[in-house]
Amino acid sequence: MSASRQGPTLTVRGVVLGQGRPKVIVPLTDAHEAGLIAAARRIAASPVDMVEWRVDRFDGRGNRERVRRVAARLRETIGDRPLLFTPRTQDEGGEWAPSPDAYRDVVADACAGGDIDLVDVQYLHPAARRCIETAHAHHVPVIASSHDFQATPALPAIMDQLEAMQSAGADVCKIAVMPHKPEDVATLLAATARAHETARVPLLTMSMGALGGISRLAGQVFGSCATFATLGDEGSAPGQMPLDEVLASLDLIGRGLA
Ligand SMILES: O=C1C[C@@](O)(C(=O)O)C[C@@H](O)[C@@H]1O
Repeated sequence: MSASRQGPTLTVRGVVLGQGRPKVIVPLTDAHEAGLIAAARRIAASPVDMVEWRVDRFDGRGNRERVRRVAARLRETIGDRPLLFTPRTQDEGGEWAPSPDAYRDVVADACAGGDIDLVDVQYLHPAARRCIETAHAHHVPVIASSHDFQATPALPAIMDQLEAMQSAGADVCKIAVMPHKPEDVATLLAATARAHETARVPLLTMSMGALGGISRLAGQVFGSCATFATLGDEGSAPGQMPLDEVLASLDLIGRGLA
């Protein structure tokens, strides 16, 4: 028996987001090309479902040629796994503070390059609308995202954000929030379950830090289509857990649900 409604799905390179167990995404966070390719090789030999390149951490992020070359090399290295391109800005937990035009350019270049399968666009960014339009013009689906590293908004505010992302043209809506008490984790999970009842696109939500760990494992119960895990490094956000343990937990929790 399914715990909740069968929600909307998005298929990327044969990976169906929103169906079955949450898909596991491993972020590539190295600053250097050689380190990125080495990590991509480890990923290629693992059961990871999807790969995220956190391009904000790349030392060549402002250089179009270098970004293009690394995207092409990553594409080749990870084989048929979907590649998510994420230029996270400083105000949402990243390591880059580009001008709105630079943000739009890096998204547009990546989408035009043909090596990425999904792009993360922070829906509150001043260039968000232009980025979403450009991505769609290149047939690249958009994960609209929002990150609160300080706190967990109230349940209606989280639901409003998810709705605003859908209205903005998101193909997946992603929210990451910081809990300070167990109730905050419950709030994120309840908002996810509530939004999932009527969502028009798959949702991807998480409560960060050690307290929020359970939210990274329970997507199939509450309606989150994917989760981020680590493979041999410290990951890209607080609370991410090792890939093999995440996969085992997802199987355990999902047993009998699918
Ligand atoms: O948006 C997210 C989610 C995340 O912040 C997390 O908490 O796992 C990790 C980021 O790399 C990713 O872009």
